Amino acid sequence: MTARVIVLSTGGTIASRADDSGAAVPTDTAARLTAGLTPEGMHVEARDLLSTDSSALTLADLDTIRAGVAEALADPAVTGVVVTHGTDTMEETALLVDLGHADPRPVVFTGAQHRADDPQADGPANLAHALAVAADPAMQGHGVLLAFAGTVQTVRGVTKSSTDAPQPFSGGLPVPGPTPQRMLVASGPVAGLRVDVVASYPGADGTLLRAAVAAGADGVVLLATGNGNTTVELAAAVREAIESGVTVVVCSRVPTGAVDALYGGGGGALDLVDAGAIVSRRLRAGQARVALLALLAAGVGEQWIGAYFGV
Ligand SMILES: NC(=O)C[C@H](N)C(=O)O
Repeated sequence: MTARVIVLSTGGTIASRADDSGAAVPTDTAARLTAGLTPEGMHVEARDLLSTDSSALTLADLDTIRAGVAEALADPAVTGVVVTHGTDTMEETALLVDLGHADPRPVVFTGAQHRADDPQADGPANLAHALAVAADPAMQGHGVLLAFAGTVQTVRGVTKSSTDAPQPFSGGLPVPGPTPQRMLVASGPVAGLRVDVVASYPGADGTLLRAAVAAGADGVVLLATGNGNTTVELAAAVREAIESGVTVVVCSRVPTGAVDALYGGGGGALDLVDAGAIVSRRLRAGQARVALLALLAAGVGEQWIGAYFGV
């Protein structure tokens, strides 16, 4: 049977070429990206969703991508979906799609580290691989996948951890591998909600967190140091924010490792938990923000939010 794969193009380096000033700008359409890449026994349909560098995506754009995937999968004859996307925020969009993806068919994100007009262009090889993954029955049931530089990984926990390595992503589970435990969050659009990220560092006070609350934040992700710790001053602002009804999720700025609340002293993670903050055990700030947006959009209570971030 002919596999039927839909490619949704959103922009990013994979679709970029140098403009007159030498700056990389997304220009290539889905049809141009897929030209000449269709393997025998596969039907590829190219659709243009967006043409944006992923650093410039809005929450409405993320909703558009999620809706584009759902529309593609509404056709039962479709075998799988590939999303071409910039690498800067691929971990965010891919997680948002994954949170609502109950269908076993593969949705595969890919991109490139080098522009389409670069002699080292890696986009065509990454896209060819992603097409094969999307058509492969063995790739079903793992949620949204990220195919890059010849490897496939699950999406939860992924961060872009290198700006220039051929494989910029780490933190997911390798596929094939044990089927991951996934927590689905069925939510409506996330556009219209506001979740800000506020960083902690030596000498940080509560000014920026209070500004986020004044701007109408529904939630705040605190990018904390170490095991989720901050300064006494910022911890006081966290307590105020929570008392005013804002959900605060604490992440670590340390790239890897589980985050466990161990420290006190007024600004330690134990103090933040005492104030009502939720510690994100595994997800780093970018994905924690998207998960919090989806959880808030789904209207689930604090207990659910705590359960989501506790694993
Ligand atoms: N490699 C890339 O795709 C980076 C680009 N700035 C983007 O995220 O759209």
